[in-house]
Amino acid sequence: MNDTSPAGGAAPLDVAIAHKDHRRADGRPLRALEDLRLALPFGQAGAVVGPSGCGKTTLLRLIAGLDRDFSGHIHLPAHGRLGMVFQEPRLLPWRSVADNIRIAAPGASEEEIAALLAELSLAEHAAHFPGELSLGLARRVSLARALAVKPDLLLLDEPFVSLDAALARDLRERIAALIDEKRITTLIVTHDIAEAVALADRIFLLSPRPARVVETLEIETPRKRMSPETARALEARAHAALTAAHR
Ligand SMILES: Nc1ncnc2c1ncn2[C@@H]1O[C@H](COP(=O)(O)OP(=O)(O)OP(=O)(O)O)[C@@H](O)[C@H]1O
Repeated sequence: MNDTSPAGGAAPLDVAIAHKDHRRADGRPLRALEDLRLALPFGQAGAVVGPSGCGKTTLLRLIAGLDRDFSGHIHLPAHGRLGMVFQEPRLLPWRSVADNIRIAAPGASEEEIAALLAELSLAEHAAHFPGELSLGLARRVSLARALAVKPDLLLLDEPFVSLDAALARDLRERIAALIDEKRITTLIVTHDIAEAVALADRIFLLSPRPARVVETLEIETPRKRMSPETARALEARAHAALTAAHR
């Protein structure tokens, strides 16, 4: 039994999954998530961090409503409108950058689309086709497309994976600025503790599979306001909690 519904108003993202099973090739169940609870206040950024294969993508797919076969409940912020950035940008290859955004967000005006393209330094690529873009640019287009729907919840699945260090940093700074400016409730899935510390107001540390939240770190001075010492201390604490959960 499950319940995935928008909660309305300035409601938090509220997730309580009793269990989620996949099916193995031989038909036996594979428990991916068990007693996983997390709450993210409206307008905040949360990062879900956990070891490889623990169930992070499974969790994101449940929250996105792409998989409804689970036991528990998921209450989405406000009207439950979602913007999602997948690991693979999934742009329509035969449509321009601007058209990819128009198609995903038919309610967005041309001015709004132009503003988003400018905000993500994509204006000069508006007429390009996805095949002409580097992975870093394609991720930015995918982010613009997700923002164009004016989401109540923005979901980012490993947004920095396969980017080189400079591009990852550029994208991380852009996402941090967007979080601060737009105050969109945002959930980022990552296996990288430093990224989580650089972006989030709350970090949810997951156990190995079946995943549950072993610790939630609340960050008092998130993003640019955080000192390097605080960042290092938080990273060390997160490492320790993840290592302890492995035993
Ligand atoms: N559709 C599926 N059918 C069967 N098993 C699945 C399915 N999707 C995921 N799994 C299994 O569930 C477990 C969790 O997978 P998931 O992709 O959610 O983990 P993850 O934390 O996102 O991994 P990674 O960090 O490697 O991306 C893994 O053991 C995976 O093999």
